[in-house]
Amino acid sequence: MKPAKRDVDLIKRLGATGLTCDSRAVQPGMIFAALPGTIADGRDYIPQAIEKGAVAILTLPDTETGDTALIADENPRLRYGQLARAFYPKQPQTLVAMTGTNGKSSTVEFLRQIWANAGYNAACFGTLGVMSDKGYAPMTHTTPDAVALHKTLHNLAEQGVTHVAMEASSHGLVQYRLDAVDIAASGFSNLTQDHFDYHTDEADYFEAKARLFTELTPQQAPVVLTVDDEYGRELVTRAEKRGQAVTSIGWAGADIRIDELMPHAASQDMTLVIDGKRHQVNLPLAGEFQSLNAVAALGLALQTGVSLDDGLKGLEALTGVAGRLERAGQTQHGAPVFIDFAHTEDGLNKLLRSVRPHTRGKIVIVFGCGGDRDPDKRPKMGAVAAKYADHVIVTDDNPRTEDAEAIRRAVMVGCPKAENIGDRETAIRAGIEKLSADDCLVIAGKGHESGQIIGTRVIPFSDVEVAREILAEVSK
Ligand SMILES: CC(=O)N[C@H]1[C@@H](OP(=O)(O)OP(=O)(O)OC[C@H]2O[C@@H](n3ccc(=O)[nH]c3=O)[C@H](O)[C@@H]2O)O[C@H](CO)[C@@H](O)[C@@H]1O[C@H](C)C(=O)N[C@@H](C)C(=O)N[C@H](CCC(=O)O)C(=O)O
Ligand SMILES: Nc1ncnc2c1ncn2[C@@H]1O[C@H](COP(=O)(O)OP(=O)(O)OP(=O)(O)O)[C@@H](O)[C@H]1O
Ligand SMILES: N[C@H](CCC[C@H](N)C(=O)O)C(=O)O
Ligand SMILES: [Mg+2]
Repeated sequence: MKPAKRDVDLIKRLGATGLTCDSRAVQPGMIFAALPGTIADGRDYIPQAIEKGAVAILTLPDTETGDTALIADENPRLRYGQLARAFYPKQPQTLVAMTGTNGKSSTVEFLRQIWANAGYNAACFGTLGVMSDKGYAPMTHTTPDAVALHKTLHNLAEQGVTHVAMEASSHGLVQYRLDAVDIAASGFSNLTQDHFDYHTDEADYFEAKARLFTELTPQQAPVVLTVDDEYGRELVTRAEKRGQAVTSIGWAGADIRIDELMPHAASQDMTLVIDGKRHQVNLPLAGEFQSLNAVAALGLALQTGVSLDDGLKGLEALTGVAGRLERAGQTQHGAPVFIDFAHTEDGLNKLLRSVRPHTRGKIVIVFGCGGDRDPDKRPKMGAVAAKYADHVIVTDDNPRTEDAEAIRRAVMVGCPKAENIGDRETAIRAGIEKLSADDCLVIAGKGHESGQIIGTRVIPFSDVEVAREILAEVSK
């Protein structure tokens, strides 16, 4: 698909130099998209954008824009994405989009590694930023705003990248951030509770994710679906109805099935049944959830030009993703400290159950819940921590504009016996001090993050660095 001719012509006619939906970023010659939002209404900023030199305003019909050209559209967010594509028309030829509640960042990074191993010039982007063989660049969103998204794809294509895997968040899908990309294949991991601050309920959240498959992925493009939950199975039904090629994967997968996992200290032997044939793979990563993500990446790789042989070799060469069951170090008695990004009930459940087979002693967990995010998941995360860990320390994780103490109390409804230590560094220290030789500490919720968001300020904070400093200190 090329950018729509009407949009290319429109940009030419206006002599427009750029596009933004933030009046504060308008520069002379740009088109300002005035979008009604969740907190503000972009239409209130039209005068400000015109004053700064906007040449046209994209917004709903019948909006007053004075002498400035009006690009009227019943769905201005969708048109914003289409115009962004017209400004940044290039796109790597093979683009894969991955959705699901948990596992997106891990899967796109694993897929990038498998492609690179098979000799493709590959990249991926999402929560962790953009990763290509040229290195790393940060990004603000899991699925960036349409302009940032198309600019990223355009630049990657210019760099010679042919294969890109990206994360599709439910916010991104609802807000049409990725409607103007050409998808070659798409994938689904799972759907469990998250973001109920934004979506009305689980059905609404699912429909947001389902858009990727039923509206954005072309009918002739394959889909790779994990069928271990009812949502994955529902997507299979919908895809088959559209006549799409489905690769069904997971413990219950029909095309790639995980038959058995044998955990070792820092790796696992996977027995996979692929199209009816058994294969043994030594995955150099620990944790059941990592094997599910590795299999999703394999399924997508096989649908985008990688041979089975190269795909399996790629799995055996995978390196872990920052902040996903990352080993920060160990105490002088050998008790490991892991950093993980689990920030949902299911994520914590999978994380703690992944660590259990590797731990002879007790599991200590330090975690919290983010402010200005789904409050309903707090006691549920508390309960799952109390169920699967032996000692729970509840601490702060990006309280944002909420009262941090109140968030911790809400978590502790699910784990009343937990220790309550607001300051994250103090909590991590307390966790490390609890460890005996056969124990393990899991610090969850922040993963790769480099800051603690308090109010609207970001205070530098890295779980990995703090844990390493304390480990070095206590082993002196
Ligand atoms: C809830 C949400 O997704 N909000 C995103 C959305 O904002 P919005 O349209 O609702 O913005 P708003 O603040 O109500 O303002 C409306 C419009 O007025 C404009 N405005 C506002 C003020 C001003 O002075 N001038 C101006 O023009 C804004 O730019 C916006 O276009 O569109 C904005 C522009 O693209 C995003 O920056 C913003 O992300 C906010 C900051 C955010 O925190 N989003 C998170 C929740 C998010 O998107 N997360 C997902 C992943 C989550 C996950 O899977 O775990 C992600 O993909 O990152
Ligand atoms: N397949 C999975 N099933 C359940 N939990 C998982 C799975 N994969 C990862 N997790 C848990 O979720 C955490 C986040 O993983 P990852 O960053 O890959 O997910 P994500 O979908 O990108 O998250 P986000 O929505 O924040 O972008 C991991 O640290 C782990 O605890
Ligand atoms: N993408 C997720 C990440 C949550 C990470 C956790 N540290 C938090 O701040 O809640 C979100 O924005 O909801
Ligand atoms: Mg992510």
